[in-house]
Amino acid sequence: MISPSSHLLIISGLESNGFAGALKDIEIAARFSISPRLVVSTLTAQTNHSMLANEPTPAAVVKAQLESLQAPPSCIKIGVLPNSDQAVTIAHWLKNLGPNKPKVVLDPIKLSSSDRSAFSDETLANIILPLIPYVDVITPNLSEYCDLTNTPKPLFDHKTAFVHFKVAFPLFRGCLYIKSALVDSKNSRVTDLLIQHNTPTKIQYLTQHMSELNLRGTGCVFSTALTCALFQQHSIESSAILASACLTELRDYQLRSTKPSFGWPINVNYYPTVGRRGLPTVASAFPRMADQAGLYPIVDSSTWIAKLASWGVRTVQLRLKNRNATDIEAEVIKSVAIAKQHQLQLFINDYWQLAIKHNAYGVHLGQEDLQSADIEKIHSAGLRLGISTHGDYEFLIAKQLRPSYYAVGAIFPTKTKDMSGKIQGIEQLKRYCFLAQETPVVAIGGITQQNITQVLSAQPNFIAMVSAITEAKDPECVTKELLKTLSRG
Ligand SMILES: Cc1ncc(COP(=O)(O)OP(=O)(O)O)c(N)n1
Ligand SMILES: Cc1ncsc1CCOP(=O)(O)O
Repeated sequence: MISPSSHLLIISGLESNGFAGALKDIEIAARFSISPRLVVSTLTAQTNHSMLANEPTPAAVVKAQLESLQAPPSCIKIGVLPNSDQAVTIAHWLKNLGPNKPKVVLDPIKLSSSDRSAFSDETLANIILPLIPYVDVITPNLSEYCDLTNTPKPLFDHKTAFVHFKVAFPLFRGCLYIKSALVDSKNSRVTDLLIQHNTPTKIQYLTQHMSELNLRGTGCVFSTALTCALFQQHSIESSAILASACLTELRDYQLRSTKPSFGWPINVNYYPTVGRRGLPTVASAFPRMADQAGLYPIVDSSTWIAKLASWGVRTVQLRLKNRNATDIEAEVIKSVAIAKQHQLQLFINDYWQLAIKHNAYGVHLGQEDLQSADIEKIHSAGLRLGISTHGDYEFLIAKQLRPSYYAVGAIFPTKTKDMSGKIQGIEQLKRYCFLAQETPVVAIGGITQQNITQVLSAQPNFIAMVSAITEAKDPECVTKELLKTLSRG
């Protein structure tokens, strides 16, 4: 996914112990096997209780450091900036990169976590102003947000929060991520808000570490982890989720004085809860599937379903595209009849009303369908529900509906559907298989007889396939070989 020549740049202050600043940033990046480039903005000496020294790098030296880079980075995390001269220098350099502008994450830091002394005499707003047009994500905590926007605490409605920010910084075009925007001390819950530029979506993260809110370096960990996730080409929502999970895991490990393992967390308890406007709720989990593993062909006719049943397939999906309503209902009726006769687990893609009406085994829905479908109706009709996911944000949304399975894709590039920017790969699939716990995972997208062993190494429950079966020279032979491969586990 990442081009071998692309790299990640950290612009940050040095702090000798590595509790925060550049050393912490490098430690976090190393967790994801990323070796960042580094531009040092200030030399500091800090104990847990006081800042002993803070010597800003001259802007000319910052410029020289930037110009010494052998290639422009694809992502930058900017931490402490001790003055606006440096910001002007960095902004100028970014402008000169032209269309190759990297993704920029700006963590606006006002106070040192050692003794809460300021890194600069200038206002934070004044320092960051020159960089604002280049920023993709800005990650203030609530106090930094209030300082930047000149608004009192508490706010908080996300639209107002975004409007205030735009008033303070009219050239801002990125996403605003406000850490600890809402703190519910009674229930030990903290909510961060991710507010996107033109669609103000609200995402809520609930964490449980109220007593640990003042740990040092947490802002650095969050913004660096977020930058690493963007560098790996996760979406902004998924990157925020991954960074939040990474921070929660680290806090937990700090309490036990142990180091977390490499990569993104695999323990689902470290992941936040995500709130999306209009997301339905269900009173209980969707029914489990009787067969919890195997081959899962996806086809576009009842004729295919009859063939697959006769070859020994147990789970199948009817996925109809561009057909008229009469045709669709007729195909659903025929497919359900075949499925009943052969005791197939038949999922109907998209057409959930027809699936209920004709009593299919289950329904498969994409993320967009979740907004329009009547999830409660599918649930009370007793149908199974499978949900598509393409990344952490969609996975956590699906998790809240407690489906019968999660589909994870595309594992590899595929010609069947445009999945550009959504390729998950084997490592992500492996992680989702951990996060799914008892719920089955369906791997889909670009899976063939040639790469199935690789996919099975991640231990998904089902292997979904379209073209490897429907476009095979001998679909019967391929299907039977696949069934054999899967029965060997
Ligand atoms: C098992 C499985 N996984 C993913 C999909 C894709 O569903 P969706 O996101 O609804 O996209 P379309 O199939 O409608 O193109 C699927 N059908 N089955
Ligand atoms: C429908 C769908 N959803 C994610 S990838 C995909 C296409 C899978 O098709 P193929 O098995 O031919 O790659």
